[in-house]
Amino acid sequence: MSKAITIAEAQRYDAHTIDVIGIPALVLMERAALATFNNILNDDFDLTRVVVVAATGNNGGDGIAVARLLKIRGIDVEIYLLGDPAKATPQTTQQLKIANYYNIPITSDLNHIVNATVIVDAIFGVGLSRAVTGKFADAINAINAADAKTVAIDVPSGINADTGDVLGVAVVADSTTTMAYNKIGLLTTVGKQHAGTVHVADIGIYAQDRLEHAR
Ligand SMILES: NC(=O)C1=CN([C@@H]2O[C@H](COP(=O)(O)OP(=O)(O)OC[C@H]3O[C@@H](n4cnc5c(N)ncnc54)[C@H](O)[C@@H]3O)[C@@H](O)[C@H]2O)[C@@H](O)CC1
Ligand SMILES: [K+]
Repeated sequence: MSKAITIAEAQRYDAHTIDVIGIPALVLMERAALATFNNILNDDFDLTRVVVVAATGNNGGDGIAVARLLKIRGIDVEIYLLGDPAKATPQTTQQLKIANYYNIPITSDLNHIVNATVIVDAIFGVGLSRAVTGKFADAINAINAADAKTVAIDVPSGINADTGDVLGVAVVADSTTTMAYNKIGLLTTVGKQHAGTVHVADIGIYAQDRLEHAR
């Protein structure tokens, strides 16, 4: 799967897989989380203290599911939640419910980010649509100032996945697990600088032409 795609293609392939083929969004989210979780374990990071920084879109949902997988593995993990949980997507709301079942601590203390050994960036993925400001920018600056290794989910938050441009401020990640196909913005110089090692995760989402072939 060497091809790289645009934001619009990613969103179109997601929607086709969910709405036409019928794989539920939560199943795709679980596969995205499993792929990220396995990459975190394989990347051999110091997992003494993991903080997942999540917003309330589906990128955040991926991260909250990663937090649960780490918790079940016995790893000290907590979630730094950005935004109003009441405004979360249905999938992310479900992931928060599951995370609560496993008693995963939720914090809003920026110092927890500073003291982490690994930070998972689950703030924005392909849904980033404007410059990052306010508490989102504060969190990204804290992530970049921390000594921790940083793992980005799908797209380093703040990077435009089409152009590689930094929209205000962006996470500088050591590795990125991006779903289905690489993103054209992560092939640019600035995109590469922010993504670190890019792992492309096969989560069951394919381009139309491949779908025709598979049928
Ligand atoms: N659609 C699906 O079924 C799947 C999506 N996946 C994940 O979902 C992500 C896309 O999720 P979403 O479309 O919910 O969007 P994101 O989670 O990328 O972004 C969250 C929300 O933030 C808001 N936002 C955008 N720019 C902002 C800014 N500068 N400041 C503050 N808020 C801002 C937007 O309302 C956006 O919906 C992908 O990147 C991937 O991580 C994966 O779970 C795979 C399956
Ligand atoms: K992200």
